[in-house]
Amino acid sequence: MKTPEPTRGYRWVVKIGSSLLTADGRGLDHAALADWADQIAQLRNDGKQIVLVSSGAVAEGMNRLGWKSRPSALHQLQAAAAVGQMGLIQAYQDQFSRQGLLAAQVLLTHDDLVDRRRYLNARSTLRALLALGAIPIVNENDTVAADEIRFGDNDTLGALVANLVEADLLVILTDQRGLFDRDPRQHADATLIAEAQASDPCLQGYAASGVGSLGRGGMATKVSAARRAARSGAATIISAGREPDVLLRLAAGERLGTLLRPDKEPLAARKQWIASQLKLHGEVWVDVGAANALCAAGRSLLPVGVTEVRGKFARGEVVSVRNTEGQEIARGLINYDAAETRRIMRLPSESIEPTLGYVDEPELIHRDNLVLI
Ligand SMILES: Nc1ncnc2c1ncn2[C@@H]1O[C@H](COP(=O)(O)OP(=O)(O)O)[C@@H](O)[C@H]1O
Ligand SMILES: N[C@@H](CCC(=O)OP(=O)(O)O)C(=O)O
Repeated sequence: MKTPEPTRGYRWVVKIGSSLLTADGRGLDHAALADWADQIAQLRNDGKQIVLVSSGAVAEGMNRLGWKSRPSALHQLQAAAAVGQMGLIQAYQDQFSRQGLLAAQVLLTHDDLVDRRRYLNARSTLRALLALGAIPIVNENDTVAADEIRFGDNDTLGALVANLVEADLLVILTDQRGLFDRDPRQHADATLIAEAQASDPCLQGYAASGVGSLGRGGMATKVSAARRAARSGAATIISAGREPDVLLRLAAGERLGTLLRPDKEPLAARKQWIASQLKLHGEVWVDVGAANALCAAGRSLLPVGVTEVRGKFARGEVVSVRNTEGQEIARGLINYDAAETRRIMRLPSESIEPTLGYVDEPELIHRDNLVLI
């Protein structure tokens, strides 16, 4: 685990959500955007490295196109994002240039983070931008992202970027003061959660439902984002973006909003990449003994423990490992393709060679390539 007071860490990812950036659906709130840019510039001058993950492309595109309501057709959303992303990045560059800082546009799709080579490439580029003193401004590449493999909300993207740059802290700015025990829009007596462990299973229950009119994910995706960010050792703070000087006050050590702490040792970079994939090609279901061997004893997955294979996958792809109830317990890089796995499941490893005519590895998924969920 990293520094006990996460706001002291020097590398932050700051995510600004649609609900905050847009003035009640009437395009970007330029005054608010200028204020966050000033705060970020000050943090930069104080020696912090900041990556900004900013929503707002669709909302700004709708404004520029004169659309009153959010379209539901994907191609229209993508067209609006293409128009709006221009305005978004232009607005940030205008504000950062007042402070003598360069903004850099980084548009990512899910595929950029699934493919190991592209993942490493994105990582090097972000690191290079930070080393150059620029402020990377990340958004999903909405114009090309297909529906079934979209991040969709920028909370998930923010967490994956926090993993990518090994941030100390993910700050999620939104239209509420933080995570409450119930949706404060529906329940006036909801209580703010000041601090919790990111992996606390109660958190998802608090965030069960409710999204603002412009946002995509609501609190549920923010809680999941905190769990993802914790994989690389980052803490997450969910806080009100409209709170005056919110970023500067957090940096000064003031407690604002909800702090979700990482409670496990950070995963190695390669395992973070394995864990970060949102859509997997296949699943292997395992029996109780195999589930225990993985979860309690930290062992590799052997073919003998597999009871069912679902989907189509190639050797070397990431698959999901599920227990007898179908719950995902792990994921990892598999050593045999789906057809081979179907033939060797339930068999001891000595039977791989007689069954397939060859043996690559005795394990189906080696523990070095396996991440518990
Ligand atoms: N337990 C909760 N605590 C706080 N907000 C919640 C909770 N459950 C649901 N919400 C809703 O989540 C909304 C914020 O999410 P969202 O609209 O996606 O914002 P953003 O665009 O900033 O990501 C809040 O306006 C609130 O109505
Ligand atoms: N990529 C989209 C943002 C998606 C979105 O609204 O996410 P969020 O702010 O997390 O609710 C855009 O720029 O419009």
